[in-house]
Amino acid sequence: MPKPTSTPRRRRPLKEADVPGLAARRAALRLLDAVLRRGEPLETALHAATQGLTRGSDKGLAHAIAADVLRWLPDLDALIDTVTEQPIPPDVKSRMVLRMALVQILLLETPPHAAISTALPLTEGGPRRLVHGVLGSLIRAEAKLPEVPTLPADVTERWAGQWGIEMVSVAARALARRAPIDLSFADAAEAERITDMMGGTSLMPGHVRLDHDVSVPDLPGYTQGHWWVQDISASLPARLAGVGEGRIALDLCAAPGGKTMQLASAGWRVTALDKSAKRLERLAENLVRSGLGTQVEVAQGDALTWEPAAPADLILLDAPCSATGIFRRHPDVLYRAGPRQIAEMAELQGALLDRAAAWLKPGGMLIYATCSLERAEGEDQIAAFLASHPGFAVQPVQTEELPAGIAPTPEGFVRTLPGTLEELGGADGFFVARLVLNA
Ligand SMILES: C[S@@+](CC[C@H](N)C(=O)[O-])C[C@H]1O[C@@H](n2cnc3c(N)ncnc32)[C@H](O)[C@@H]1O
Repeated sequence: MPKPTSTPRRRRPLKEADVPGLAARRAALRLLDAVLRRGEPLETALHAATQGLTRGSDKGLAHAIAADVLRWLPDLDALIDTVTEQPIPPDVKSRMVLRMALVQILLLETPPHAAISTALPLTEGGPRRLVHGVLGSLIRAEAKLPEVPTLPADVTERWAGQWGIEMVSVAARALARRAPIDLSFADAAEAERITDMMGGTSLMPGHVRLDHDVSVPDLPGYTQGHWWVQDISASLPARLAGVGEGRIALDLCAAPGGKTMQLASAGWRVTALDKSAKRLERLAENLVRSGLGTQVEVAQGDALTWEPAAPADLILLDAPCSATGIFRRHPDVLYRAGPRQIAEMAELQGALLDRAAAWLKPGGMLIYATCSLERAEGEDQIAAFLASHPGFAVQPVQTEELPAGIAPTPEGFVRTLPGTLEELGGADGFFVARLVLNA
């Protein structure tokens, strides 16, 4: 009798769900592609890249992998290059997969087998053996990252040229640390009352600084809208406006509304303008949460074409910019903001300043701010504005108006750099100028 032949069982192809954690890594790969290839901001790309991830922890992991790759990219590449005979081209998927796996092993405490098993499927027909070999060699050699990351060469050159090479070392140190969380309070007395309860420190009235790992929605006062998250540097432009006493302020680039809320809580009657309907939705939510909406009129429009109903006592122009000052929290700016983007932003800022200049009452105040570490978007911008608008003068910022550890520049501006308040956790890079229109 012939033996029954057993039909060979065909292996089911592995699905995404069969490899635990693969979907999160694939999302991280999409995020990095969005930032490095398409020039999108990491936060903007997050929603689309993590669609389909149901667990918050997977979204968090995808974001953490992508952000750490951006923080350490030159150092990750240097490690990879130590164990390959032929350099892997900079923009191929296998290099990105290697960077991601190394970040997990060296920084995020992912067990090497988990980092490798989720890396290999991502190569998709690419050089799996090469990826496996590079990771194996680096693990055996107990490869390590330096204590302080290396900034991209073009950023190093640009910042060293403007601020000196020491600034670049300090910026690199800042990139290695997690930035603290700063809160701005509508009511300074409330900040004083709950600083200790929150386990924070206060660097100015109405300010509380907390560790980077607190859960913001769980903090006291979140649902009541007593405060909002705002880096100490970002809180300075509106502070320099002083109390409003019912006077009229135009906040020309207002969303998501951190500075609008500061102005409203200081007694200004604010018109908050922004071009972006989506960002204005967040501003509206913030106004509801803080209960400050009654002092604010919200308008959607482009400040290059929009016109105010009446001249203002104060104009705050927190202008769109390269955002290089917020590289600690948003390391994608190190790769997205180059000379072209900076020049385009500087042109837009100049045009916005020109518009704003025509809307002030005589004696009115114009506060210009950018979260940029580029002089073209700060000092140079204001020098050009003053040269072409002789009716304006600098109203110098005084030391007493700033937190201890931040001093005005000799010109009377505020310029925060990566070394600002370093021993207290640092501060975002910002430029602020306060100008007055002669009466
Ligand atoms: C630096 S952000 C403002 C942050 C805001 N002031 C805060 O404190 O929350 C710059 C804003 O400018 C807006 N913007 C860019 N170009 C604009 C324009 N031409 N007119 C009005 N708003 C503009 C952007 O939509 C963005 O919300």
